[in-house]
Amino acid sequence: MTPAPLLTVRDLRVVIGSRHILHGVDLEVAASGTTALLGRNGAGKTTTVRGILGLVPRTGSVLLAGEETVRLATHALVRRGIGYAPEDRGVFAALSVAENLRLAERPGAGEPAYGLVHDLFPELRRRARQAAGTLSGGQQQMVAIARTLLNGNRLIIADEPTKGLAPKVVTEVAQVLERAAEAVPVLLVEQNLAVVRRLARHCVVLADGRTAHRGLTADLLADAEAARRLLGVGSTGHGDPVRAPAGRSLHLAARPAAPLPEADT
Ligand SMILES: Nc1ncnc2c1ncn2[C@@H]1O[C@H](COP(=O)(O)OP(=O)(O)OP(=O)(O)O)[C@@H](O)[C@H]1O
Repeated sequence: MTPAPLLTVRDLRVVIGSRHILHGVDLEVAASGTTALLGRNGAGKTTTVRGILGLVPRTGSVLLAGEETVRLATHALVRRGIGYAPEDRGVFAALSVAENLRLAERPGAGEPAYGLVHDLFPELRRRARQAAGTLSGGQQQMVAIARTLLNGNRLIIADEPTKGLAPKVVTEVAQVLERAAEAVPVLLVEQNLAVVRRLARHCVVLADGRTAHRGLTADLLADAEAARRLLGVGSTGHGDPVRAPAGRSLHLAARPAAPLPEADT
């Protein structure tokens, strides 16, 4: 029997000012592993994440492990165990790596999971005293993900963690995310389909502020017509960087220097 989803979103709507941005998003985040949230630029992925987190006014239903959270404030959601690695990483440049991690400690959430974090990110232990602003983009991303793992969160939401990173670093971050998802389910907003293919068993595709597709990632990427229509890619072959003519679509940017490890399944 398939386990119940960890997160179930129904008819999520967001209006900012007079602008209707989400018109009814439905999605589930699986109780284990990674679920990808996909869609062309401007489809509403970040707004969906911000809606789930209560960072924008929203209506609809957001069930976390069966509990309705749509009327909760962000701080209450965080206390219920949602960790967020935002698109801009949210790292404090002037503070050390250790201080950045310490800021994420949550009183009352039990002992911070430094063992898990240092096991996943030995580099962060070595660089504990280094100012976070002097880290590479990939290392800063590791700090952002590490912070979500410290507090025994039930769900991690990572918004475009590989954006702007060099191919080799994309591979490193993908491996880190893969290990993180062994500990905690991940909702991953990601443009890099090689990463999505590798990490996410399930995916949800948004278009124009609505859910346009839900299903197995492998099925979507195997269907060239659906991938073109929903994601704007001309091919979903491994490492094939075909962009739609408009240049506003998802891309298969990971032609990693070292190939992403093959999936087990
Ligand atoms: N605060 C805001 N005020 C007005 N419009 C907004 C606001 N935030 C987002 N939008 C608009 O809503 C739409 C969806 O934006 P969103 O950032 O959620 O898309 P996205 O799928 O994450 O895109 P990208 O892949 O480019 O990050 C876009 O047209 C964007 O310009």
